[in-house]
Amino acid sequence: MQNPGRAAAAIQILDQILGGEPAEKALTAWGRASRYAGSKDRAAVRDLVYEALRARRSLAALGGAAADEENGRALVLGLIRARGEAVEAWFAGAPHGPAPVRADEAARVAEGAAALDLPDWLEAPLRQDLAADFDAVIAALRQRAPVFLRVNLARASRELAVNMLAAEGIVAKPHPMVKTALEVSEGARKIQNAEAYLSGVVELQDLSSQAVVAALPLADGMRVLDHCAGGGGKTLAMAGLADLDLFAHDFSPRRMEDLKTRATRAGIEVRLTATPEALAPFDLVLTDVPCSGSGSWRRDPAGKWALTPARLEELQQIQAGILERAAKMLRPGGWLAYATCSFLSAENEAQIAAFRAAHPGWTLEKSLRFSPLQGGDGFYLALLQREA
Ligand SMILES: C[S@@+](CC[C@H](N)C(=O)[O-])C[C@H]1O[C@@H](n2cnc3c(N)ncnc32)[C@H](O)[C@@H]1O
Repeated sequence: MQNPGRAAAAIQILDQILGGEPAEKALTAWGRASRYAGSKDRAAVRDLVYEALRARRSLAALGGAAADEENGRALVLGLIRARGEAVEAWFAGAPHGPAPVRADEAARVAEGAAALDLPDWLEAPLRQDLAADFDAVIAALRQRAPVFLRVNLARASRELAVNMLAAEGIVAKPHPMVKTALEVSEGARKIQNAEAYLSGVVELQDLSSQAVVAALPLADGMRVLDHCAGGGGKTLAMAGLADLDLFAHDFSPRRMEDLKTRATRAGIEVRLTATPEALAPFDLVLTDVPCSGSGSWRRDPAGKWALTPARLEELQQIQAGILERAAKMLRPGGWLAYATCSFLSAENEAQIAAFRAAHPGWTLEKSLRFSPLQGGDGFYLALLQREA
């Protein structure tokens, strides 16, 4: 495919996403229907779509669209202009490409929250919660997230993992923030077929996710529940740090489908449970709760545009319910860890303050924020200890 064909594909996919289709579903449907597209074309089209979604409001303006008229064509035109590439090379009027640019598609300038690529209602809370970091974090959310790996130290040292990856053309170097983390600078698309990945030496995991797990008071022999385990990223990371009696639960068991395979690959034993109360008490319960996902909007930019005040309120209620339930499963002196990938204090510090107000017998040991300015996603961790 030439650039005009890639632009046309991205325009079609973006129009579907703007019409309410989930981004991954729209990309997969296009991929299935486009057998002629090679792997480089697919990667290029995906990049166009995700780059456009991260800066949707400002790019639509740059592509000439009025604020209430965002469309795929304006987004891709704005993106090509923002990249400083020759617009005529993409909008050439080629048989499989978009029509040449018209006079009424002159660039406009976005203002206010649109210039920041935020929904209007989120600018004020994010300004308050990110404080001095606001501008830098908002700018970071427009960039692609770096790729991080977690080294399974039970299988190999970081140095050995780096060498195994290098032998397959993947360049990675240790990240100073967490002793398990590698940052990948070349060859990221080869990871899932690499020997180091297939043999359980490395897993794909964000830097801040690794930092959250590294901050937990894990020790050999502890009885630990991952209460919102999902695909098990943090379950496996915990198992990599200590020899635990490990249990995983998720409200939606389907979400844990991959966990058994991943655990086998990593050589880890974990028991999945639909009824964690029956296995209580635990020494530590991790609740990596469902949240706005604002800290990971670089990876899931569609989430930024889908969040509404009503959904945020609903999430806060779910989070409070999970805290309430998890707290009952800890032994006296046990640890309750609460994590979100959110920047919003309503989901973080305020949620923990409300819990503590209702439960005086708990001590707050840690309240930590991790920021994209450190490399990984935005994350929050609160570590509470139950009275002995
Ligand atoms: C942020 S994700 C977890 C990601 C996972 N810990 C990881 O590191 O890969 C939140 C998970 O919480 C689950 N969940 C939602 N409501 C829940 C509830 N009331 N109790 C337990 N899990 C819930 C969701 O199904 C989802 O898998």
